[in-house]
Amino acid sequence: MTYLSFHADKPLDFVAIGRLCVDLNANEINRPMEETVTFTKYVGGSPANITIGMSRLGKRCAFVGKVSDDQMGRFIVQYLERNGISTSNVVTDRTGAVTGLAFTEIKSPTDCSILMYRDHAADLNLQPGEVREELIAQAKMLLISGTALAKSPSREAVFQALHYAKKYGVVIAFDIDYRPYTWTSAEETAVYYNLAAEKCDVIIGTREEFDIMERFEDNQAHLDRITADKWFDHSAQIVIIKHGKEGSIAYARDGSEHRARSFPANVVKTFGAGDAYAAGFLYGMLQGWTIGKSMEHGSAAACIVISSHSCSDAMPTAEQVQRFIEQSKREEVK
Ligand SMILES: Nc1ncnc2c1ncn2[C@@H]1O[C@H](COP(=O)(O)OP(=O)(O)OP(=O)(O)O)[C@@H](O)[C@H]1O
Ligand SMILES: O=C(O)C[C@@H](O)[C@H](O)C(=O)CO
Repeated sequence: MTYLSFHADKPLDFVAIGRLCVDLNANEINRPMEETVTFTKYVGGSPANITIGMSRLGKRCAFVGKVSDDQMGRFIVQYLERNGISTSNVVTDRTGAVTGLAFTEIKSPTDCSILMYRDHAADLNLQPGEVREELIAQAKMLLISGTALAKSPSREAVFQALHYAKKYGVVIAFDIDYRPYTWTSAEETAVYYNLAAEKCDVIIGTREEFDIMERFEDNQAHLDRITADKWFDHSAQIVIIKHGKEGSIAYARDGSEHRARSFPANVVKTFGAGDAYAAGFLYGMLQGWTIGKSMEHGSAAACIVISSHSCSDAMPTAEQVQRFIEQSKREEVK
């Protein structure tokens, strides 16, 4: 069964729009930030991580975004280019905006948090006029990510990209990527998330993230089917609801349901699970795999990333994911 139809003749597999930032992950793990002295610097931001993941998996990728006019901005651009990602639509900010910094505190494998420095962040300054129509037109898939909807003008830039994607038959994926620190109110969040999600073919989020969109009060798995059906009334072909270690469930427009277990992980930090999952899953869709096989690939990629120190730099290749799945299956039968 084919759920998504990609234009085979397009030269780019994947383009993402949104946040480019820097993660500073604590080197001294299992202790609070107050006692952390050294950090390792990585490129960060959910759509950046997903694009890096997709490129590692072997897809031709480009990014649409904005970086600060300083060493941090140049670090991001150089890293993307070293990873084979086209930065022809990564614009340099000229207003003195800075790169968003995410300091990751790893108190224990299950107790991680992020301390954000995001005032006057360059990524939120992307203007709709800076989104290049010809770039979006060349892509098989566009990924949008929720944080870019939090403020103007980046919000309008995302809607501009959505408009171009619709115009050229580009499959649209939406990773809800809810980061509360960027938004001013729950109502505002729900309004813009809903407006964007209506236009998307694939919607991926955690139960909590869908609750924010739908303004549900509780976090109950029985709502998953109701959520999916709501989006099938719009453009969605596939809706995926992630439940952390409990795995994930995908609903498809034909009424089918697909479940994926998580793999047993040696967790260093939980951040990056969702990004690796999205890269792995969407890669499978681009390969023409079944939903189940794509979910398994995403879950394995997530397990590899949460067992590592970074979100972006730890993104695995397709061979690594395959080897990991085979090894896990061998261990399971032992
Ligand atoms: N503790 C864990 N052990 C093994 N796999 C996990 C664990 N947590 C998450 N995963 C895997 O990653 C996938 C996505 O994780 P999750 O549902 O936590 O998304 P998320 O909240 O978007 O992640 P993030 O922490 O990056 O924001 C899950 O479906 C699962 O396969
Ligand atoms: O911006 C954040 O909230 C953190 C990111 O920089 C981090 O790389 C991430 O998005 C992990 O999902």
